[in-house]
Amino acid sequence: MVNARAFSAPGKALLVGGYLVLDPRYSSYVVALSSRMHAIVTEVKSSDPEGIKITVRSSQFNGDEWNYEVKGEKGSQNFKLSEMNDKKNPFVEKTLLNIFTYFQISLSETSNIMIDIYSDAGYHSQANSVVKKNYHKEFRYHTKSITEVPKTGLGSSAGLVTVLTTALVSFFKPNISVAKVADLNLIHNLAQVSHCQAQGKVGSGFDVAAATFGSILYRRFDPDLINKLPPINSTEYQGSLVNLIDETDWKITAEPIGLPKGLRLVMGDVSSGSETTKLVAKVKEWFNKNTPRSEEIYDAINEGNLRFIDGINELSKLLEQSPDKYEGMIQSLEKGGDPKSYECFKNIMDAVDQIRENFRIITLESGADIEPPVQSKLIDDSLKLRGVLTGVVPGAGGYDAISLIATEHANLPSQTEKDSNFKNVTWLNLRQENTGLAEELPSHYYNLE
Ligand SMILES: Nc1ncnc2c1ncn2[C@@H]1O[C@H](COP(=O)(O)OP(=O)(O)OP(=O)(O)O)[C@@H](O)[C@H]1O
Ligand SMILES: C[C@@](O)(CCOP(=O)(O)O)CC(=O)O
Repeated sequence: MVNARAFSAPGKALLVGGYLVLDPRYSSYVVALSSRMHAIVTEVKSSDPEGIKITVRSSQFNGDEWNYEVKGEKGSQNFKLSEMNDKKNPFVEKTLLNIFTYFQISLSETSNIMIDIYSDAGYHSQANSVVKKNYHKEFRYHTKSITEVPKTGLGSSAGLVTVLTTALVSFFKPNISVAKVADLNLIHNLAQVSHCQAQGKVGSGFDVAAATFGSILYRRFDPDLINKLPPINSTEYQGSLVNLIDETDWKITAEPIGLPKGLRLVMGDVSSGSETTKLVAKVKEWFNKNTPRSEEIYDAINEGNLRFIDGINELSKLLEQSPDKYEGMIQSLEKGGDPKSYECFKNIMDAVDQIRENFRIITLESGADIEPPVQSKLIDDSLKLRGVLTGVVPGAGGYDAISLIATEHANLPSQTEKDSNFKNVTWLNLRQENTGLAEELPSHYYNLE
């Protein structure tokens, strides 16, 4: 029997908390999505006493494959990792480097490793792709390499690093379980470090946290935890990494959350794309130049964020305590009734108005197109559709996508197909799904045709 294990991790949408989440004082609401990244790790017996080979295959992307060789002394930290064909994937490379450093692997006693990566359709534009499937899974195969296929912004790199880290941890520490909090923390910490290093910056990490823990109320770690690590090729790195992963309290908050039954998240891809780093740089510059007023604007957004979170919790309570009343409200929303006539709905809508209003001020003043007028119009048009409660530009905003909260049965594609206001929108075929990392059956990925 082949020694293999498989795992999957979800994509994300940062519904409220964009920009503020970069500061550990603020909480954000992160939704995990049904589009998932998958990794199947297989042991390949080897007789080479000097080193081990690791192949990472992403066959959906024009047969992309990275072939690494790790060489070094037994149990040594002076190992050398190289890609044999000079092919680059910084996310894979940094993940491997950190795993090998953390586990102090005895290279002469380890088998070769084969890892197959699969990503669900939602992460990438589906143009020029064909479906291959088996009874359990289906994936889209593209004619281009991973770096050339347009992304939808669900956090493919965070999903990749998290699931690859999990697969490798399971290889070197076979008793790990995605049901154990300590194991999730280990995976989360390792994946955050690798992801930040591969990105060349320390973001808020909400994407790796959602890939690990699922839908969460998130508060970030102190960026200095990663900024203060010694250089990855220095002799002090191994000790500092182990200390950071095992001995340090990262003080993140990752409390499970979810939308109440009857409501769901809908993502509309606008696919013109925005560059998050440029937006973040402009907002930072604006913030620093405009204190204390910029702080007041952040506080007003934070108040809106907290009111939104409270509003969703109130709805969940209502569903529990008065299910008939809740069901009536959902029915009314679905039929196009005025949601503001219900206090619980009104609170959520007002909270989102407060957030959007303030982001429009930042957009105007900073030159960072967080909620530019075309996106405002698109959200406002969406609010007129039957079944839509509220809507935002998720994450860093810009021209990537819009996120709506709508009733379970609201059919947005049919309501908008002939409407020119929505001609640039593709409603993505995905849902909120609260589960973070999951273990899968390797056989479910075999024989895709
Ligand atoms: N299926 C995959 N197989 C191999 N590498 C992948 C895969 N998906 C993503 N990657 C790696 O992640 C990179 C894309 O990461 P990037 O951070 O630019 O996008 P993203 O995480 O999808 O976007 P966002 O953070 O805006 O949601 C790719 O260039 C590749 O290196
Ligand atoms: C602007 C920011 O808060 C969110 C970026 O989110 P997204 O990649 O646009 O989903 C940056 C971050 O959290 O790292």
